[in-house]
Amino acid sequence: MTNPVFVAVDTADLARAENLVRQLSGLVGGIKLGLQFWNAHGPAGVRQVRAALGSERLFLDLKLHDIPHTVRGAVESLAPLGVDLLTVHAAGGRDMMRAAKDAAGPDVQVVGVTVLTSMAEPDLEDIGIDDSAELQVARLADLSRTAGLDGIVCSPLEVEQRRAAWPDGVFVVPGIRPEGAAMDDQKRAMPPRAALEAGATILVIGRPITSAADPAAAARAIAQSLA
Ligand SMILES: O=c1ccn([C@@H]2O[C@H](COP(=O)(O)O)[C@@H](O)[C@H]2O)c(=O)[nH]1
Repeated sequence: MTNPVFVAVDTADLARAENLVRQLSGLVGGIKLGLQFWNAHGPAGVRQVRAALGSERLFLDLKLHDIPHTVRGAVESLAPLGVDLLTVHAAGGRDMMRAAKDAAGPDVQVVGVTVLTSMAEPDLEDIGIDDSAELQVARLADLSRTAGLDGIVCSPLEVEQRRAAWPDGVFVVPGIRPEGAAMDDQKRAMPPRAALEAGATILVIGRPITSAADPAAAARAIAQSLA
């Protein structure tokens, strides 16, 4: 089995990011860089992390969300970085997602963020959505699929049903918490094995690994729980 664990390296400290990447080399399937790292170090930082990678895949999680023309240009600007996976917000709509995938080409997987795993139903109500998270994820997953994306980002609670509706989709699943781990700001979460069994393609795990006293040991324990 390909290692499904992508570690979220959320830091503004470039040396720490490189150090984590080296410590975790061979223990995870991919490295995810997000907004904190990007805003601090941009393309040069991504290139530096890339140079520290072994066989791990690189996921740049910028959650693009703008008009189609702007998102197309943003994705074109990312092409020289050679990342394997990118995110856009599915709520940006069909035309925006089509533009993103068209600009990314076949070698870069583009996935649509549905409902953030930090949100539960009351948070959806706050932004005018009276449907359940499950229903809103289903709606945005269908939109992502018909717009030509490769898959979606959703919580482990929705992945089983979404996988049934999109068997060859890429399901990127954050909100992963080993038994007993702190939830932090995650509201729709599950342990790694349960999420994988439910149909996740990629398990995004940040703090349970990166904040551990020994990140490599934490990653090894998670890998063992999946074996
Ligand atoms: O719905 C979403 C989309 C993205 N994320 C990102 O995943 C990681 C999770 O980190 P943890 O430390 O394991 O909570 C983080 O980079 C988020 O930006 C998400 O959590 N939920």
